[in-house]
Amino acid sequence: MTITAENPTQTADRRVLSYSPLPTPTEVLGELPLGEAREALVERSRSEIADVLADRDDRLLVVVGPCSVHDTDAALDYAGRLARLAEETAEDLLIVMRVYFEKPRTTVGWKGLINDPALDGSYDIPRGLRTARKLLLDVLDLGLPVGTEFLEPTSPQYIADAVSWGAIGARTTESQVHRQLVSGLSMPVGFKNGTDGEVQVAVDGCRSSAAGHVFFGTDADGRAAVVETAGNTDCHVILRGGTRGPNYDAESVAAAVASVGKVGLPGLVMVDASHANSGKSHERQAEVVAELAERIGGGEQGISGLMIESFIEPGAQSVEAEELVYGQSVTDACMGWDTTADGLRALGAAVRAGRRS
Ligand SMILES: O=C[C@H](O)[C@H](O)COP(=O)(O)O
Ligand SMILES: C=C(OP(=O)(O)O)C(=O)O
Repeated sequence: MTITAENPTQTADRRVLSYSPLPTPTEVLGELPLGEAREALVERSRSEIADVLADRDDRLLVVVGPCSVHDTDAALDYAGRLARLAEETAEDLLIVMRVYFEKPRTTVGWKGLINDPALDGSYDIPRGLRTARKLLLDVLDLGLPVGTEFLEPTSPQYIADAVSWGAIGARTTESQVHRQLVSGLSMPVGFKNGTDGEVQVAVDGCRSSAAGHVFFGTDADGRAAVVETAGNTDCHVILRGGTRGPNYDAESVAAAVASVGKVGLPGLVMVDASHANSGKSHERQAEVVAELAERIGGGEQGISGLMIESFIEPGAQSVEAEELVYGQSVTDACMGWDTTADGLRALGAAVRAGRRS
């Protein structure tokens, strides 16, 4: 290998095959601007979410939608249905659509719409970023706030202005890079417990992100930059179960509430009805939602929100299927629309009953 200005060392990049430039965040935001009406919705919903998470608003936050977006038409179709239900249940539920573009994999697999929008290993990330951003704007136009997982440290620059709630997943909740990222994010963020079920790492994530940090990042023009953040005090814990089993039972919720209380966070947690709390079964997930509704209706305190993986058709299919079923997940199994609508109405009724108990 010859030393040149492009390749100044022979010992680095021995396993890198190529670099290709991305558009800058400024370019992409300029092509697809948020605009005033959507900005108002994002601002208002972020503050409502923060109020629910801090118990200043007695509604239940529900982050509900597909495990991952692979088809924007189907995602928008789903969003239309959810927007109507969000309006119907608005007195009791604060509904945020789960619009997940980045999938953390246990080993390997399709990493989401931003990474590979054509689902075929062509990895057109610039197209993925634009497609993702366009969908966020379209969902906001239906009046629905959006929640997403932040996985790549650089991608939030392209989409975060349109996001009202963020998540850090079980596989990255202990990562300093992600905690630093959250410390600069403008919306409330939930930290999942670890894949082994350990809740303290999520509590530590909230504490770390509440502090200001100085770290490596990129600015809006895509330049490598030193980033200094103020800290994000709107963070909370999400119980998603783990290899030791589910953790949505009343005892686990009470233990998590005690852990967050010890570090001065509001004594509330979000429960993920999917993942290790349902063994990734969409049928089981519906039962978990029903159990939680019953407990909330009975007056159980401590649960500020629920996460539900839901799409139009129940179940899941392989991303490699020759012909994909419209509206069905290509990652984790999701509850179908009819079951979701019933579950959301039951949760709304439970919140009303819980207020009376
Ligand atoms: O929510 C999605 C999945 O549970 C997560 O991305 C891990 O998926 P995998 O175990 O299929 O890789
Ligand atoms: C990957 C996810 O969850 P977890 O991090 O809990 O596995 C998810 O919610 O898409």
